[in-house]
Amino acid sequence: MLGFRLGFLEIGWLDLLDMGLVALLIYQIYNLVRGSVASRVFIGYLLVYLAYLLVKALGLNLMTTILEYFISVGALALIIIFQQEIRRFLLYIGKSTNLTNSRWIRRWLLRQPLQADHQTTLKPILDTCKALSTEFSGGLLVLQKNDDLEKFIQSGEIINADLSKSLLLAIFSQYSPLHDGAVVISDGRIRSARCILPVSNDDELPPALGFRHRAALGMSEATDAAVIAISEESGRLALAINGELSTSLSLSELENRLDQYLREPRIGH
Ligand SMILES: Nc1ncnc2c1ncn2[C@@H]1O[C@H](COP(=O)(O)OP(=O)(O)OP(=O)(O)O)[C@@H](O)[C@H]1O
Repeated sequence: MLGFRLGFLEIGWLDLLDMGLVALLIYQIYNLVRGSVASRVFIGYLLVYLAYLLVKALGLNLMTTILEYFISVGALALIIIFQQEIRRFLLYIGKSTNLTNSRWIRRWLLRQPLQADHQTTLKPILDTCKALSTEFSGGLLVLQKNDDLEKFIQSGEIINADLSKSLLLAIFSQYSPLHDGAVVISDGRIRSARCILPVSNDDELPPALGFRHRAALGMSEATDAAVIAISEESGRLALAINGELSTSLSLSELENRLDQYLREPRIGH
């Protein structure tokens, strides 16, 4: 199936499709590793591979054999070096294809109720953030969107109570035995407190941000939940969504972002 001829090369439409897909794959891998130390390893590996193709085309047999060995051993080394990125990639795929995340399937096949109106849910949350921020009390709140958070809920103390500002403030009070860790909120209810969240390994996070913020970011990398962190040190509000942490937000910025994010349907919903 001939598309067109480029010098001595015959390029078919399938070749074009193939090249397009490879370019897309490389671009996605680059996006995944961008900014991390792994990105330099990735570029290095790509350059070695290009050198291999070149020496092979030139017919330099000894060099080709050496680079061939290097590349095959390197593939194993890459799996070890890129374990974090591979994990993130697989989590991302799993996250986007998890059938139980579909609102339609949850509602009609699994007979689960749809989430409570998020506007009603947001009010006590934002009031709590305002109070914690003014009092310089630390806080970490996980707001479920679609992903199943049962594993994280079970890591803490189950509460399962109606959402209210006074209950949230009582949990995050420094005298409360439940103030450490995160509170998980879903479907208008406080599901559990003192929850342990996964911690992000992002090297680009400012050193001033400690484990509360790393946990917020880590949770947003692993799930589609929105995570609010209130700094005990500065009273500042931060929001982590889909692996992005926005810091020093005003209350209205926090409200707008949460409102927009929780309202927007996921692709395929
Ligand atoms: N993996 C985690 N899961 C849940 N909560 C965590 C986790 N790691 C830390 N925290 C919470 O963060 C608190 C420690 O915050 P730390 O001072 O290290 O963070 P920070 O980002 O500097 O925030 P702050 O500005 O409030 O000091 C812990 O007391 C705990 O409540």
